[in-house]
Amino acid sequence: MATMKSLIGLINKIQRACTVLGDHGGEGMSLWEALPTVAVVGGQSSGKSSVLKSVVGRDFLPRGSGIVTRRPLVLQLHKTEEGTTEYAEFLHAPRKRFADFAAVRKEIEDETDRITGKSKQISNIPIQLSIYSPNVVNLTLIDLPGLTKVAVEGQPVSIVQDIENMVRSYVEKPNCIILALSPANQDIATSDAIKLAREVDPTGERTFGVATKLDIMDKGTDCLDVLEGRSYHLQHPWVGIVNRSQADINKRVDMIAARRKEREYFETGPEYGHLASRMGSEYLAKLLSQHLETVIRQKIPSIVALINKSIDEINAELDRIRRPIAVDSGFFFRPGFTILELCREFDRVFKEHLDGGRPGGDRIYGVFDHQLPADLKKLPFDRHLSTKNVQKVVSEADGYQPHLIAPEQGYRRLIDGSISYFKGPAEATVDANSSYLITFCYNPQMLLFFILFFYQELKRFPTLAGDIAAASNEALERFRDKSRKTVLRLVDMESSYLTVDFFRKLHLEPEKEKPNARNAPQPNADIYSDSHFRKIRSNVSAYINMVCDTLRNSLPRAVVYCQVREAKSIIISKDICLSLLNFFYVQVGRKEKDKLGGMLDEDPQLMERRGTLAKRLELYKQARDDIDAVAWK
Ligand SMILES: Nc1nc2c(ncn2[C@@H]2O[C@H](COP(=O)(O)OP(=O)(O)OP(=O)(O)O)[C@@H](O)[C@H]2O)c(=O)[nH]1
Repeated sequence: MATMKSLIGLINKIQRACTVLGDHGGEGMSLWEALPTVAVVGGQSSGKSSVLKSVVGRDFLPRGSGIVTRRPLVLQLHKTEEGTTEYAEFLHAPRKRFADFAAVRKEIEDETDRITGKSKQISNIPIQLSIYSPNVVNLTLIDLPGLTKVAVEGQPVSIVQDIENMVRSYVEKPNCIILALSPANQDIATSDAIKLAREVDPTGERTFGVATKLDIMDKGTDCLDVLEGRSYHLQHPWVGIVNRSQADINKRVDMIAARRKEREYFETGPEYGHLASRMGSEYLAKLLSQHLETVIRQKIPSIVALINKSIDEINAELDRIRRPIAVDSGFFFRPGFTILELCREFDRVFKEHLDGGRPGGDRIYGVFDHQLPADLKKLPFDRHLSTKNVQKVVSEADGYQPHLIAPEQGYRRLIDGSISYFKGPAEATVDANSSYLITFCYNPQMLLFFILFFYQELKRFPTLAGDIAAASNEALERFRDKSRKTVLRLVDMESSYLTVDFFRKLHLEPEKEKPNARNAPQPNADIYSDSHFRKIRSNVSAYINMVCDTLRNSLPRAVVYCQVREAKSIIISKDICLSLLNFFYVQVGRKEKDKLGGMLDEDPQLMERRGTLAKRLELYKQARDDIDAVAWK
C-alpha cells in the first residue's frame, strides 16, 4: 500500500511540476504526456460529475446546465489518515486550504472563467486540484468536458467539435487510461464515450467501461450482458454504478450516504447480487487506483529514459547558449572576474593571430615583403632626378653665386627632395598594418572565429563586445599615430645627416682618374654642361638607392616595434582590462547594479530561453530524484 501511495504520489508531483512549467502536452514528447493518467470521458448527462463526486465522497464540482466543465480538471486524490480533516488545494492558489467544498466548487468556476472568460469557450489548460481526505484512494483523474452534440445558447457552434478535439487529444495518448461512461438507460452502442474509446483504443486494453444509471433502466431490462462481458467486451471488466438521482440531490442526500445506498442497491437488488463485490463507485476507485499503480510501475523505465534524454538535450542546448552567469549572485567580484577572464581570452587569441599562429600574421609580413618594396620601386625618382630637374634645383640652390667645385647645397636639396618621397610608402606600411589590425577586430570572418573561439562569449555580451572592440580600436589608433610619427622621423633622420663616406669616395674617384684623363675638363669651363649634371644625378641616385635599402629594412622594424609589439603587449591586458575593470569598480562603488549587469547584458530572448531551459532541467532532475527515491523504497 505504501508503494502504491508513493508511486501515485510520485506521478502527482511530476504532474504538478509540469503544470507549473506550462507543460500540458501538445508539442513534441513532453513529460506530461509520458505520465499515465486516467481521463474521464462521457456524453452530457452520462453521470460524469456524479461518478467523480462519488469517488471523492464530496460534492465539489460546479453544477449548471450546458457545458459546465470547460477546462480539464486534474483531480489528485490523496488518502490521509483516518480521522484527519479533509481539505482541498489548487495548484494555482498554493497555501490556500479549502475545507469548504462549496468554496472549491466556486473556485473551479472562477478559475475556469479566468482563462476562458465569460465567453463559455473551452481551454486545454488544466486546473489542478488536490483533495486530501481519509475517504479517498490515491488516484488521479482528469475530468474532461462532456461530449455533446449541440451547443447550447451562448456557446459558439464550434464548441461541439472543440470539445471532441480536446477529449480526443487526451484519450489518444497511449499513456491515457480511458474511463468511458455510458448511461445504461440508453443504447450503449451509441454512447459517445464508447464510440470514441473504440476509435482510439480498438483492442480495449486501456479502456474501463462504466455503466451508470443502472437504477433507472426500463423495467424488465438489465445490463448483465455488458457487465458480464458478453457485449462490448473490453480487456478490463465493466463496472456498474448507481449515482444520486436528481431527487436525491434535491433531498440533499450526502455523498457518503449515497455511497452506502449504492452498495445496498447491488448487494440487495435481484439482478446484480452475484457481481456486488465488483460494482459501485468505491470499487471503481480502488480498481483504478490499483491499475494506475501497475501502469506507473510499468512505465517508470520509459519515463526515466525520457527524463534522461531530455536532460541530455537541455544540457546540450544550454552548452550551446552557455550557462547563466550569476550577475546578481551578490558576490560582486563574479562579473568582474568574468570580464577579466574574457579580456584575457581576447588577448590570448589576439596575440596568437599576430604571431602568425593563426591566419593573419603572414599578412603583416606580406606588407613588408611585397607592398613596401613595390611602393618604393614606384617612387618617381626618374622625374625628380632628370638632368633638367637636377640642373634646375642646383642652379636655384647656387643663387647668384654658382658653385665652385661641387654643388653642396644642390646635392642637399636633391637628396632632401628625394628622401621626402619615402614618406608615402612609410605611411602606407603603417596604414596597411593598422587597417589590418583594426579589421582584425571587426572583420566578420574574425568575429566568427572569435565567437567559436570564445565559445560565443562575445556574442553573449553585446555590450562587453562593443566595449572591447571600441577600446581595442582606440588603442590601435593610438599605436598607428605613434607608428606613423616614428616612421616619418626615420625618414627625416635620413635627411638630417648624410653619409659622409659616400661623398668622400665620390670626391676621391675623379682624383684617381685624373692622371689618366689628360683632357679632363677645366672646372670652370663646362661647370654647367649636361655631363656635369648627369654626374650629379647619378651620384644622388646612388645615394638615394642606398637610403632606400636602409629604409626597406628599418621601416618594418619601426612598424613592428610600434604597432605589432605594442599591440600585443598593451592592448588588451592593460588598457582594455583596466578600463573595463575601472568602469566596473566605479559601478560597484556607486552600487549601480543595473549598469553592472548591463555590461554583461545579453539578448533578452536568449536569456528567456535559458531561463525556461534551466527551469525544465530542474524539473527533470527533481523528477529523476523522486523516482529514484521511490524505486529504492
Ligand atoms: N437515478 C440516477 N440518476 C443519475 C445517475 N447518474 C447521474 N444521474 C443524474 O443524471 C443527471 C446528470 O448527471 P451528472 O452527473 O450531472 O452528469 P454529467 O455527465 O456530469 O452531466 P453534464 O455535466 O451535464 O455533462 C443528474 O441529475 C444526476 O442526478 C444514476 O446513476 N442514477
